[in-house]
Amino acid sequence: MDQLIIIIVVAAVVLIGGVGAAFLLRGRKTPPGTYTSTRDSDDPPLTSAGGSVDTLERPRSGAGSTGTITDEDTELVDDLGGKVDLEVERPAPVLGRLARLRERLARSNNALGKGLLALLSQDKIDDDVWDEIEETLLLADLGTEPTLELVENLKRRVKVEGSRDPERVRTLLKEELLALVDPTMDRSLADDRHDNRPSIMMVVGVNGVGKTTTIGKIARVLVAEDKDVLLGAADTFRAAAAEQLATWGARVGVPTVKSDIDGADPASVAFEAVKAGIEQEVDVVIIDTAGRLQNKVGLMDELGKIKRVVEKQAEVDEVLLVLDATTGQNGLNQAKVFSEVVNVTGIVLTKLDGTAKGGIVVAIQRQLGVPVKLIGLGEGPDDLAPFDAQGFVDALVD
Ligand SMILES: Nc1nc2c(ncn2[C@@H]2O[C@H](COP(=O)(O)OP(=O)(O)OP(=O)(O)O)[C@@H](O)[C@H]2O)c(=O)[nH]1
Repeated sequence: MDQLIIIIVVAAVVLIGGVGAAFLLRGRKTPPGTYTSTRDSDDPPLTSAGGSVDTLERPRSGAGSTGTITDEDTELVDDLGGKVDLEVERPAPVLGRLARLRERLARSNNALGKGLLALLSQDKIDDDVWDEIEETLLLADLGTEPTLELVENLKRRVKVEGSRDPERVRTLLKEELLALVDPTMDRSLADDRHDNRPSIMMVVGVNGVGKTTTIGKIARVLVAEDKDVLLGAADTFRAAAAEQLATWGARVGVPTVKSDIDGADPASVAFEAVKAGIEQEVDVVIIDTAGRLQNKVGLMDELGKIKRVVEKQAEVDEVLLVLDATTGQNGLNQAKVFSEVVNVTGIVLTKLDGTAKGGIVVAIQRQLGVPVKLIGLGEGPDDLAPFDAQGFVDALVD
């Protein structure tokens, strides 16, 4: 009899152990095959989040790993489970940001303005000098058409005025640059709550341009303006992205809706985030999306789907395309294709602190008719500034 009991107990332990192991493995499953195969070989590897990030995951509840999720499978993370000691920070005020960050913009882009001024202040501006001016502008990624326009206008005005006074030349140059950057564009963010629902923002772009970082920075800007914000981690491709986003949020007391299934359907996560935002009556929901190359048709379709699914509940008020300023003219291609798929309403130009190619602002706005609304000027949490045409030109030329 004793032997029988021992056999039954051993069998039960083996059975429970086996089911448990299978369950754990299932919970760690990477995305469905078709999803990964459409990615690029240089995409970041799909790793399960390590370190403190794991503290965000709640135990799996036995939901399927098909990639389609329900609200059961998403979680609202509004702190880091107490396992990471984070104090809620008070973000820097937005007012005067560009002034604070102007130094950085000037450091990398000032050469453009200084170069142009030096050329324009010469005693004799002959064709060679104009050619050099043209070249300088093209090197700053201003684009051919705006460059020719600026040079033509300057040529005319310098000739008419006949003045070589450096102050006057500086004024002329600033006026012409400002006209190109277009101070009349509406650069305000759609961050006001509607009567019965939050404002919805989606953030899109290719890999590694700074989407997640930018959302973290925007959340801080909104918190500094006393707005209630909720983040949606619809970048379900890069395993650490959701945790990265939740950490940004937690630092300023902003909750994040994320899935605990690796490679979950991003549209479902976005849907759940918007649903939670409506229920919790927040002011703004910001949805992060996975980086995707604009020439990957399947991934661009996926992006369109995310937007359509979200719009079953609420219209998307703002689609921000994040572009890395250091990639120059390639950003133009990206902007064109993303715009066709999700109707981009604003550009965030990141990494302007690391490039002298500020002219890309003009090129992008010209080609898309979409304003640059924000610029990233560093990796720090408050290194994001609203774009201001006058401030931008001043930083280039003064
Ligand atoms: N210098 C500088 N670095 C930046 C800026 N914005 C973002 N970064 C850095 O760019 C890198 C990529 O940022 P992420 O936010 O992870 O980029 P992502 O677009 O979300 O990446 P994927 O999800 O892989 O597509 C990080 O090291 C950021 O700190 C900026 O304005 N200036």
